[in-house]
Parts: sequence; structure tokens; C-alpha cells
Amino acid sequence: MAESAPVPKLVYLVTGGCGFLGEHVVRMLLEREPRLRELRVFDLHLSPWLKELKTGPVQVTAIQGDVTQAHEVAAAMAGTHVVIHTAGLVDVFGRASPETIHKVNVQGTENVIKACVQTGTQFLVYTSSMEVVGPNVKGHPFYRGNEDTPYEAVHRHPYPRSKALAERLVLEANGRKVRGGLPLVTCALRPTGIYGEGHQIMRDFYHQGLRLGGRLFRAIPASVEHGRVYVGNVAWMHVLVARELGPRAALMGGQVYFCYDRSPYKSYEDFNMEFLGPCGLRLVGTHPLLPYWLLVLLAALNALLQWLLRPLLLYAPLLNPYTLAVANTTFTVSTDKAQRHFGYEPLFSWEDSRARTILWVQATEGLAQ
Ligand SMILES: NC(=O)C1=CN([C@@H]2O[C@H](COP(=O)(O)OP(=O)(O)OC[C@H]3O[C@@H](n4cnc5c(N)ncnc54)[C@H](O)[C@@H]3O)[C@@H](O)[C@H]2O)C=CC1
Ligand SMILES: C[C@@H](CO)CCC[C@@H](C)[C@H]1CC[C@H]2[C@@H]3[C@H](O)CC4=CC(=O)CC[C@]4(C)[C@H]3CC[C@]12C
Repeated sequence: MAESAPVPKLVYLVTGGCGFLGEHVVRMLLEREPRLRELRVFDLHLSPWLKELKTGPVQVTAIQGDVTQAHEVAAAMAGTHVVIHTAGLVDVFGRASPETIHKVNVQGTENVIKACVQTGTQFLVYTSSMEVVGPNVKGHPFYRGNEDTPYEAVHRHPYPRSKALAERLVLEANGRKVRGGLPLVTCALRPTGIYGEGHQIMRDFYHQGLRLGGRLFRAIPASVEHGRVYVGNVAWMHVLVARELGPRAALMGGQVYFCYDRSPYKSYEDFNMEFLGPCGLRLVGTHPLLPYWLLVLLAALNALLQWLLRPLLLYAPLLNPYTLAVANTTFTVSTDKAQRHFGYEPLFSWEDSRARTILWVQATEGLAQ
């Protein structure tokens, strides 16, 4: 007798579902999670593309809400089976205050955990970050590391600090009893630098290159490798984890997984040129054009200007002491933990990931910045 298709019965909620990664998670769930009955998309700002999704077989519910408001989170989560918590304030440029970053990333995560307990949601997947590990303030390289590689994770910047605190809360919550008496099963995914369709910083570099007559200038030595992962593969890992947390709770509960695929190890700038090159940009210089001490000085000057101008305007350039330190420190991942624990294989090859990203960069040409 032919096997019948599974009856869709699960309710998922994706926080931050209108963000760069969140949108890919939402679309991937609709494409590849046959057990889905309802998908709730929770975000501070709802995107217009959500309307297009409402015509399929899965009920898509858009919920405008704030993770820092416990009652809004609890109301949205009532009756959900799985929550994928991607919402976060991704700010390493000094746009938001450290207090706001903490509030959204840590308190927001605390609210999601509390809501799981209160409403009986049994599975929580948290989008953490490589930044939870490093690069650390000492600039130690992390070369082809895995989840068990010893590394001195010391942070001073509010963003990595908040992600580390939030990740700890999520992992500590594993096993806590939720409403109805079942244990909460949690796990954290740590993407390295995500790229792909919708990546704002890539778009910024592209427009900067266009303004500079089709050129970008090398600032970081080509020998400094930076881990990158395609957004579609990060989304796929979230979908798989959410699916496997039930059957493999004993193995996966309370675990962390780096998000990885077969994207090549390169410097941040050389990697970006994989996409920006075919779009007509050129990276000038085989070595950094400015000496490192001058970049450090410029980054410090930017930080000072940001502070001085704050009462008048928001000055938040890409270069600051923190972004320079991250870009200038080798941080690469080499692991198969996700493959061993839940059978993850990248859904998109490097060639596909590259081609999709190039198409997207080309399509952004002429768009307002
Ligand atoms: N972009 C990257 O390279 C990496 C990102 N991550 C993590 O992935 C997650 C998603 O990041 P991206 O998609 O890049 O950022 P994003 O800024 O594009 O998306 C974040 C989403 O969260 C929403 N959000 C922010 N504050 C909220 C609040 N108070 N209540 C409800 N929703 C709120 C935003 O409206 C946005 O739609 C974040 O948790 C981030 O820390 C981790 C590693 C790398
Ligand atoms: C010195 C400049 C010369 O061109 C280059 C500056 C590039 C930086 C803006 C980026 C270099 C590394 C990026 C970070 C990294 O990919 C890890 C991240 C993980 C996250 O969870 C959030 C984003 C980010 C901090 C990412 C931000 C941009 C860079 C610092």
C-alpha cells in the first residue's frame, strides 16, 4: 500500500521572520516542512511580501509584536509547538545603545523562554552567532575550529555579549518543564557571517564600489580568513533542527551547532568579491593599501566622531575599532557535528549559493540605498 502523506498538524512561530535570515527560514519552512499547519511570523516590522504567502495550503499568520514585551510574546506563542527565535538587534556599528541591544537580545530571549514554559511550547531553536565564541578582544585566531575547540571567549562589545548571554539562557532552559509537564527541548545555532539574498552589508559594499568608480580598496590582508555561510543553508539547518529536536531530544537538547556549508575560506573582502566581481567591481591591491596602524587610527577617529556627533546626528560608518578587529582576525569553522547529530547536508552547493547571490546583487543595482 502506498504511504500516505503526513497530516499537517504543527504550529510554528518564527520571531524576526521578516529579517534577512528570518525571511529565508519562513520561505524554507513553507517549502520543506510538510508537517506544518500554521506558520506564525512575529516581527516588530511586518514586510509586504508576507501577503504573497497567504495563498498556499499552510495558514500564515503575521503578528506585529515586540520580543521585549513579554505579554505580546506569550500571546503570539499560545498553541505553538515549535518556536524559531531569530529576532535580534544586529548592531556592531553603534546605531543602538548597549542597553537596547541587551533588552532586545537578552530580555527578548528570556521572554521567549518564559512564554514556552507558560504556553507549553516544547521546542525552541535559537539563532545564536559565531560571535558568542569570537573573535575575542585579544584577537586570537580561531582556525578551522569546531564546537569543542578551546578558545578564550572574552567580549566587551554589547552585541557578542548579548548573544552569549542569550545563548546561555537558552541552553540552561533545556529540560525545564513546560505547561502540561513535558520538558522543554532547546538548542542554539551559531552562524558565521551570513551572506546571500537580502544581505544589507553586501549591498552597502556594492553601492560604495559603484560610488568609487567600480573599485573597492583592500584594507585587510588576504591571509586573514573569515567564516561565511549561505543564508539558504542557515535556514535549512534551522528547519532540520526544528524537525529533529523531537525525535532526537536526548542527543540534541541543550546543544550548540555552528552553521556551515562548503563556502570557501577567504578574507572578508576577497569573499565579497566572489559576488561583487561578476557585478563589475574590482578590488584594488594585493596587499592592504593603508598600513594597519592607520586603519586603527581611522577606526578610533570614527568612534570619536560618533560620540561627538551623537547629540546631533547618528554617524555609524562600517569601520570602527570593533568591526576592524573582527575583519582582521581569522575565524573559520570546520565541523561535522550537525551532520552527525541530525543528518545535515548543505541544501545549496557553493556554486548555487554564489550564483543566487550574484543574481540578487545585480537585481539591487539602481535600487535606493
Ligand atoms: N547577519 C549575520 O551575519 C548573522 C546574524 N546572526 C543572528 O541571526 C539573527 C537574524 O539576523 P539578521 O537576519 O541578520 O538580522 P535582521 O536585522 O535582518 O533581522 C532581525 C529581525 O528581528 C526583528 N526584530 C528586531 N528587534 C525586534 C523586537 N524587539 N521584536 C521583534 N522583532 C524584532 C527585526 O525587525 C528584523 O526583522 C539574529 O539573531 C542575529 O544575531 C548570527 C550570525 C550571523
Ligand atoms: C574594515 C572594513 C574594510 O573593508 C571591512 C569591515 C567589514 C565588517 C563591517 C564586517 C567584517 C566581519 C563582519 C561580522 C562577521 O561576519 C560576524 C558577524 C556575526 C553576527 O552575528 C552579526 C554580524 C557580524 C558581527 C558581522 C558584521 C560585519 C562585519 C564586522
